[in-house]
Amino acid sequence: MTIVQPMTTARTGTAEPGYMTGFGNQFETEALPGALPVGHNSPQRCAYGLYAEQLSGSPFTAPRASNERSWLYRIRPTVAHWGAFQKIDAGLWRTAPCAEVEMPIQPLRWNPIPFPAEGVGFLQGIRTITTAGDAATQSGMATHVYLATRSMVDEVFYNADAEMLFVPQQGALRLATEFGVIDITPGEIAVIPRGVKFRAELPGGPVRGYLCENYGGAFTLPERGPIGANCLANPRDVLTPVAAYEDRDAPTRMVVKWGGTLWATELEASPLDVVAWHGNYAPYKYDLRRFSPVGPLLFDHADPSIFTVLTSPSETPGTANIDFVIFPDRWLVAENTFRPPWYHMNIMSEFMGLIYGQYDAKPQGFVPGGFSLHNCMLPHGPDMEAFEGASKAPLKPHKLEGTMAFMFETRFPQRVTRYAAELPERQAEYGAYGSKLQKHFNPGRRDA
Ligand SMILES: O=C(O)Cc1cc(O)ccc1O
Ligand SMILES: [Fe+2]
Repeated sequence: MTIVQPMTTARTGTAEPGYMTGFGNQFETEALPGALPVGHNSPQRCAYGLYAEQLSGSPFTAPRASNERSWLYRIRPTVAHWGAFQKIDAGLWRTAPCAEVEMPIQPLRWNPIPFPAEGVGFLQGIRTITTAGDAATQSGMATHVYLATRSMVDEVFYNADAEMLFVPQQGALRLATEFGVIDITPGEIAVIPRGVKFRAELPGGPVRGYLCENYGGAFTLPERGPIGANCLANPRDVLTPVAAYEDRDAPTRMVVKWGGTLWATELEASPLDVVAWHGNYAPYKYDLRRFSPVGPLLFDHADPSIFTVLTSPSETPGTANIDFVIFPDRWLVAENTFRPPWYHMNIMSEFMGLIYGQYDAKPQGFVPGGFSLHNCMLPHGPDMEAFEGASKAPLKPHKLEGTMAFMFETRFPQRVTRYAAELPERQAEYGAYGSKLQKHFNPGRRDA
C-alpha cells in the first residue's frame, strides 16, 4: 500500500507533523508539488492528470459564516466509482426516526459494553444507543458506542446522512481520510464531515468509544460572548490533516450510509486518492485537554454551556441541534455553594459518557465507558452520595483531576433503541437513584 507522505505542511506553532492548525480556515495542502492549481479551481487539465471535484458541505448560497466547501484533486472522481450497489445489513446501527421501543420515562444508565468474544470490524461494531430528530430533515442526531477489534481492510466508508464526531474511550484510532490521516487516542476527538470517505484502523488493538452522528448544521465553535477572544476551545488547537493519498489499484469495498441504509459497492482502487485539496470543509481533531475552562469564581454553579466545545446550530439562535459539552479537570472555588450540578429539568435532552476518571454528580456507578440518558424534562441531579458529600465538604479550593466526562445535548428528545433498552449492561436500578435522597427539612432549625 502506498501512503504518500505530504510534501507541503503549512505548519505553525504546536501542530503535530502532518496537521495544519486552525478552525474553519481556507486550508490548502498538496502531497505532490504543483498539484494544487494556483488562483484557479478547475483548469482545463489538472496537474499530474488529476480530476478536480468540489465537495459542498453547505448549500452554495449559504452565508459566508456557514459556507463550507473544498476542492479535491484526485486520481479518479467519486462518480467513477459509482457501480452496482447492494444493500447490506446495518447491524445495530439505527437512524432517526427510529421508534422501536416506547420511550422510558426514567433516567437511564449503562455499564460499558464489553467487546464481543468473536471480535468485530469497525462498521459492524457501531451500536446505536439513541436517535433524535429526523435524518431526512437534516435535524437531530444519533448517539452510538463503537467497539472494534479489527481494522477496516480494503474497505472505506462515507456517511451521507451525518457528520461524525468520534470520542475515543479506549485505544488508538487512525482515521485514514480522503483529506489526510488523523490519529486520535482517548482525550482527543475527531470530526469527519458528511460525505468524506475514510477507513478506520486500529494501530494499537481494540478500540471503544462514543460516536455522535450529527444530521444537522455542521459543528462549529460556540460564540464566546462576553468571555471575549480567548479560552474555551481555541481555534489554533484544532488540527486538520495535510494531504496524503493512496495510489492503490486493489479491490476495495466502499460502504455508503445513505437515508439510513448501508449500501456497498466494489471498487477497483482505493478512493482515498486525493493528492491535493483546498477549502474549509475538512476533517479535524482536537485534544480536549487543551480546552480552557471558564467558570464561577465566587459563588454558584454555572450552566454547563460554559463547557461547550462544539455546537451544531439549529435555525433558532441559541437552541442547538447538538451541543458537545465536556467536564474536564478544573478548580472548584465557589464559596458557600453546593458545587456539583444542581437538581434540574431541562428542555434539552442529555446523553452523557465518561472517558476517564470520576464525575462529581455521580461518583459511583457512572464508570468510564459507561453512558447515561436524562431525557427532555425528566428530573435529575447528584445522587445521594454526591449530595451528602458536597453539602458537608469544607469549601477549600478543590481541583477535580484526571476526569473527562462529556455530554451530547440536543433540543430533541432522544429515543433509546431496542438494543440499548435490552442491553444486559443497563443498570435496572438506576431509574430510582433519586429515591435515596433523604428528607432534611426541619421547620424548627433554619441552619439545618
Ligand atoms: O446532568 C448532568 O450531569 C449534566 C449537567 C452538568 C451541570 O454542571 C449542569 C447541568 C447539567 O445538565
Ligand atoms: Fe443535566
